[in-house]
Amino acid sequence: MKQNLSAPVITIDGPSGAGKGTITQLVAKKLGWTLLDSGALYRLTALAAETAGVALEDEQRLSELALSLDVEFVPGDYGEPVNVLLNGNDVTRDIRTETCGNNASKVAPLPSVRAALLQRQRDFQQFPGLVADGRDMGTVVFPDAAIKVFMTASAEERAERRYRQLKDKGEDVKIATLLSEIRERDARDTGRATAPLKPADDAVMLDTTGLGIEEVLAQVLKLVEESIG
Ligand SMILES: Nc1ncnc2c1ncn2[C@@H]1O[C@H](COP(=O)(O)OP(=O)(O)O)[C@@H](O)[C@H]1O
Ligand SMILES: Nc1ccn([C@@H]2O[C@H](COP(=O)(O)OP(=O)(O)O)[C@@H](O)[C@H]2O)c(=O)n1
Repeated sequence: MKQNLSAPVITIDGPSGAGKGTITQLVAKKLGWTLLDSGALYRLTALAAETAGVALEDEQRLSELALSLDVEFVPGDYGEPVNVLLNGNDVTRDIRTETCGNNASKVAPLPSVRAALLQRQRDFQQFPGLVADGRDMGTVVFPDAAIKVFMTASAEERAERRYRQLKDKGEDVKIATLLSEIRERDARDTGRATAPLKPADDAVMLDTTGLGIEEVLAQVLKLVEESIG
């Protein structure tokens, strides 16, 4: 019998606002597994570029930045999200703005930026297991993952979720603007040539429109139970 010597991986891919980050954190906590927020690496690359005055089209310098990112993910206290340090500075809030997310989706199509971040992401695969969220976790980064979820929701519901999330953080945002940004980001993420946003052939589709966080969590944990036990 073939023995699998690598730690199991659950991938959660999907568009912005589908609930990937929320569910990934809850599943990782429930299982006691490591978490990879791959989008944070693209956001950090965009932020590092802004700080260094590097243009978002300068593939050569962006890939050098991506390769040499000095990043630390510091797990928060019980139930708190991970804090992110870039060059020793706490950038947890800075990388979560809509501007940073949009800039991240502009550096993400560049093949050498993606190549520069690949091994860094694969290094997160550790025992007892990994829950990884992003756009290409199941298709490119962890093609052998034990469970692959492709999480979606209507663009209107995702914009509404994002609106509430940003309002809670005190950001002044308009729902119509968020909806058009989400649509633009969806188009950039699905339309790019390298590692586009799409479900892996063996992914389970999970449409979360109209579902609450607890309902989505229960569905993912059911998949885990059925597949890993
Ligand atoms: N199923 C859900 N129902 C309602 N709100 C949700 C659901 N899943 C996530 N949210 C909320 O939507 C916002 C965006 O979720 P997030 O996990 O950041 O999405 P993603 O990582 O896919 O961009 C968060 O404020 C989160 O609490
Ligand atoms: N694995 C990944 C993760 C993110 N990204 C890019 O990075 C951007 C920000 O990702 P994110 O997951 O933090 O964004 P949200 O879904 O939280 O809005 C996305 O719009 C993608 O363009 C990617 O290309 N591949």
